Amino acid sequence: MGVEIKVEGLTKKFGSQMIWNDVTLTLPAGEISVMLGPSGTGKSVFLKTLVGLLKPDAGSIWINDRDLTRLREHDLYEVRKLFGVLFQDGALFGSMNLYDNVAFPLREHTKKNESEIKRIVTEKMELVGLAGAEGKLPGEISGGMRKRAGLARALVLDPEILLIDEPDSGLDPVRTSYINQLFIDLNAQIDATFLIVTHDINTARTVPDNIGLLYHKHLAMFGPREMLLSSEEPVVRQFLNAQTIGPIGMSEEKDADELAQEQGQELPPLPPIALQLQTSDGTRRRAERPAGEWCRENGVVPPPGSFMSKNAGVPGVSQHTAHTEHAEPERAVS
Ligand SMILES: Nc1ncnc2c1ncn2[C@@H]1O[C@H](COP(=O)(O)OP(=O)(O)OP(=O)(O)O)[C@@H](O)[C@H]1O
Repeated sequence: MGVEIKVEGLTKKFGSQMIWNDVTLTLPAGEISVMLGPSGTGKSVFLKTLVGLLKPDAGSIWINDRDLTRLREHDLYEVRKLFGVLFQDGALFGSMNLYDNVAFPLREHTKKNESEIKRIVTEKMELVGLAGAEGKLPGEISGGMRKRAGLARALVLDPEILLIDEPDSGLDPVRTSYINQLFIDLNAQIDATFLIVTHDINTARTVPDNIGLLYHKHLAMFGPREMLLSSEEPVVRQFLNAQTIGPIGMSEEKDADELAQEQGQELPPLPPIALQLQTSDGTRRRAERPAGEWCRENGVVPPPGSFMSKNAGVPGVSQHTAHTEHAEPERAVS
């Protein structure tokens, strides 16, 4: 079962360059969260700081009542065992076949014998749909397969927390849909706490339980998916709807002239909130909530047509591949 990660007042600089300041959020145990933000806002730095690869300049990261930022190297090494990390390129060793790549953490960090290792590697390779590809070298397989091999490797130590950096980079929309489905199915099976960094709006709108947005050196918002997808806050609205009108410019913030030019321009209405992606076999994730529940509980009227389809609702954004539906009502909540 996943663990909660509580981030308090986290600040990271490189020299005099502030990356983000005073980030406070809680990644709820066993839930899937997505972190968004324009390029260069420090999303990858945030993942690396969470796993202890980078040291923050201020703030705390609480996991199981221990502050990661205050741990000595030996204790940090122990806490790191809770994490599985999937880096952007899968970070596979090019000279090792997939079997040896996936077995690597088990050989490095455990005393398991080769028959135990074989059982675990085979199980994880099957889980990510790579059974039969054990003998292939990373250079012989597609980008999507490399990501899945990286994911199998991130899973072998049974992590409680899974950090995933841009799983969709370099993948076509269909493969992105498959990997998104895999995350939902995996979350149901292993119940870990997931944090996914992505630029893919379709992923952000349909996969997570929670969404965060880093912008202009701070956390603009973090909360349940329905909260951000119904938000009128200009930065959140612009980013989640992939619009040019709003405070975010080509190179981060727009200047006063650019914003003045936009005055009076009408924003398109918020698109409907799509149904969240569900498990392919119809089992329920522990973190899953009925569609529209957050809006109902918080007195928020979602955009018309919400919770009626699996389409992310943003123009030009592809529809998800089919998957089993639950018996949840698919009516609009108003
Ligand atoms: N080790 C480092 N030393 C110095 N600066 C760094 C280091 N790592 C990252 N940075 C800087 O931190 C900033 C944020 O980088 P990061 O890769 O986290 O952004 P990102 O939001 O993940 O971007 P993208 O969406 O383009 O992947 C960049 O300006 C980058 O150059």
